[in-house]
Amino acid sequence: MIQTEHLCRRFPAPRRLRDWRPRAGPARAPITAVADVSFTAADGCITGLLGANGAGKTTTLRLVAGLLAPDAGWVQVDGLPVHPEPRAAQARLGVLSDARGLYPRLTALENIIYHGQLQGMSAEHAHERALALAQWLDMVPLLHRRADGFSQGERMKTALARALVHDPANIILDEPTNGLDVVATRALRHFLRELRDRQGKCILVSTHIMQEVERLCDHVVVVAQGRTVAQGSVAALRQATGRQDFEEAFVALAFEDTPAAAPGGPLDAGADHAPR
Ligand SMILES: Nc1ncnc2c1ncn2[C@@H]1O[C@H](COP(=O)(O)OP(=O)(O)OP(=O)(O)O)[C@@H](O)[C@H]1O
Repeated sequence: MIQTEHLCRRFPAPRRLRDWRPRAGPARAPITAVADVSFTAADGCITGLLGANGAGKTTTLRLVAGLLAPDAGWVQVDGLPVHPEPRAAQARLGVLSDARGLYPRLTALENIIYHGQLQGMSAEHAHERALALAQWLDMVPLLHRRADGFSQGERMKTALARALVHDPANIILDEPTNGLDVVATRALRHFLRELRDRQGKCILVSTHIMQEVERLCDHVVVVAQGRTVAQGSVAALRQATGRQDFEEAFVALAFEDTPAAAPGGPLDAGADHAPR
């Protein structure tokens, strides 16, 4: 289970722009990427972090993964605090980042094993697990090819196998279907549902694609301008906004003052998650 409470993260204004300012001018305000994000992603559930471009999804996932420190608020993974010392929580997390981050000179298998070893696995155990994941992800022919030159779908599968090699209970995926065709997207959805249903994993997916949320997510956390503005199932979001079309419901929640998302309303972002 992943829990976040009142997460906040700012970045300094870009240096080059600051250098252009006249010396006596006012200081440039920092950029607030995440202003106030709170949610719970439960086990055995696919939770979608849904927001427009620049809403703060990637920054939130980086905070959850312990790759960035928050300015305020906290994150816990299976009850373990992520900050200030993330290692114990990270051992329980598999992360598929937007950059995928494969080593191009290594084969797919080497990429996966190397990551397993970084997670404290023996080479033998990581190898065994890589072969099992490759079967499951239908990527056996890729294993001995260098990642250099992989297609988007091949990179995604390799990065996913790498993220899962240590069998983490919690999986976070940043825009996982970016650049995938319809067949690869469907295969990925099927795979994530299996992880949820057969293994009870906690899966947190960031996306701006409505169709993906409707087809995949059990619980949706709507983020706008760095804040959670609503959360609930797709059906609950539709019903509370009175919009049958989910895209319309999202626009109402993210860009309009919707009473349903107001404090105490049925989609109040603070209303349906527990622990403090
Ligand atoms: N390292 C950084 N330095 C400065 N600003 C940043 C940095 N990282 C993110 N931001 C800013 O914070 C805001 C949120 O960015 P973030 O990448 O989290 O959004 P996002 O919801 O993932 O967007 P997208 O869907 O376009 O990828 C943006 O305005 C972005 O420019």
